[in-house]
Amino acid sequence: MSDAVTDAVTVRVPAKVNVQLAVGAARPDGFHDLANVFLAVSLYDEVTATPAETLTITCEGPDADKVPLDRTNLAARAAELLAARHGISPDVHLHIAKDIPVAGGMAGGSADGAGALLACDALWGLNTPRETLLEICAELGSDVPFSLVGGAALGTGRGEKLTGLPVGGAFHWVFAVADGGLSTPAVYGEFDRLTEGVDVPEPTASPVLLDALRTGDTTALAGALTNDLQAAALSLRPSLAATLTTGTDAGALAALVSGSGPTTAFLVKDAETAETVAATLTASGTCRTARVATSPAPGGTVLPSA
Ligand SMILES: C[C@](O)(CO)[C@H](O)COP(=O)(O)OP(=O)(O)OC[C@H]1O[C@@H](n2ccc(N)nc2=O)[C@H](O)[C@@H]1O
Ligand SMILES: Nc1ncnc2c1ncn2[C@@H]1O[C@H](COP(=O)(O)OP(=O)(O)OP(=O)(O)O)[C@@H](O)[C@H]1O
Repeated sequence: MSDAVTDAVTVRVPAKVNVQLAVGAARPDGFHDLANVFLAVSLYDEVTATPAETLTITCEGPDADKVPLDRTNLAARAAELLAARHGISPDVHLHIAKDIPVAGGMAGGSADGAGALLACDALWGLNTPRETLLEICAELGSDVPFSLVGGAALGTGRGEKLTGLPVGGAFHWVFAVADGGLSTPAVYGEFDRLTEGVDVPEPTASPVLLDALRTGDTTALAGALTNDLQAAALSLRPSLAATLTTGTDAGALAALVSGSGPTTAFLVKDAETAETVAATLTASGTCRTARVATSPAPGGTVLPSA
């Protein structure tokens, strides 16, 4: 038995793709009701919490210069909210090893919020009930609860109310990372502009899509992928149309904008096709880089200490 005091906790957290994103009309609070079918994918950030005299954030990775290191960082906000619940001071150093594209529609900031929450909870020995952690996640942002739970889930309300979904097999993806990000509120704003005067139906999950997930049927899932924010993202970033066409011409079964974009997602039949499609996308110049991933992926996980 060891008496070692925990002096660092690292949590791994996944990115997400929305395999269905059905968006309702704007609510009085400015949010939109959703039927949001989340699927966690195997691109991960790692958040490491270590004791410190005050709350500090550092970040490494190719997009690190685009990540705020002040209290607006979702990881910092997570530490503050958790500490406030327990009446303690949020003195911690949070280091983010960032691999999820920033402002790409893959919930990278949300992943870091969920990761920091789990890492601080373990570092501070709080054993906060799961339900309370999920409440804090929802306070941090609509996508954050899903970053904590991972796998696949239907998000209703503004996306924060989750129901876990069964997934019957692995799916293979390619993600084309665009130059520059898109602001999530701007994309929802463009959705409102494009649907002005239109009777926007109540968002509902597609039974065909849920069945494709449950049975692990890639071809059926490819036929059922939809994103109601896609037209808005394309309106703000018309060049994404060429990226989508390049991926499908290269052999992807289906292509769509990931969440609010500008990352585009390509569902492919196997790992070999994923490599071919990724190479074609990268060579085409229609994106900054392409990443290969599989789903489902686990939610936030405390890694064994080294
Ligand atoms: C596009 C998605 O990534 C799909 O999963 C999410 O809906 C966005 O989730 P998120 O980034 O966690 O968003 P939040 O931080 O909760 O909200 C940012 C802004 O996005 C818009 N927003 C977000 C979620 C939602 N259901 N309706 C909205 O209209 C609002 O303008 C809000 O002020
Ligand atoms: N830990 C973080 N990592 C990245 N961005 C962060 C973080 N905390 C706050 N932000 C801010 O949030 C903005 C959106 O970043 P993020 O990577 O979460 O976007 P996203 O993947 O499009 O999110 P979503 O898919 O949830 O809409 C960034 O431009 C940045 O200013």
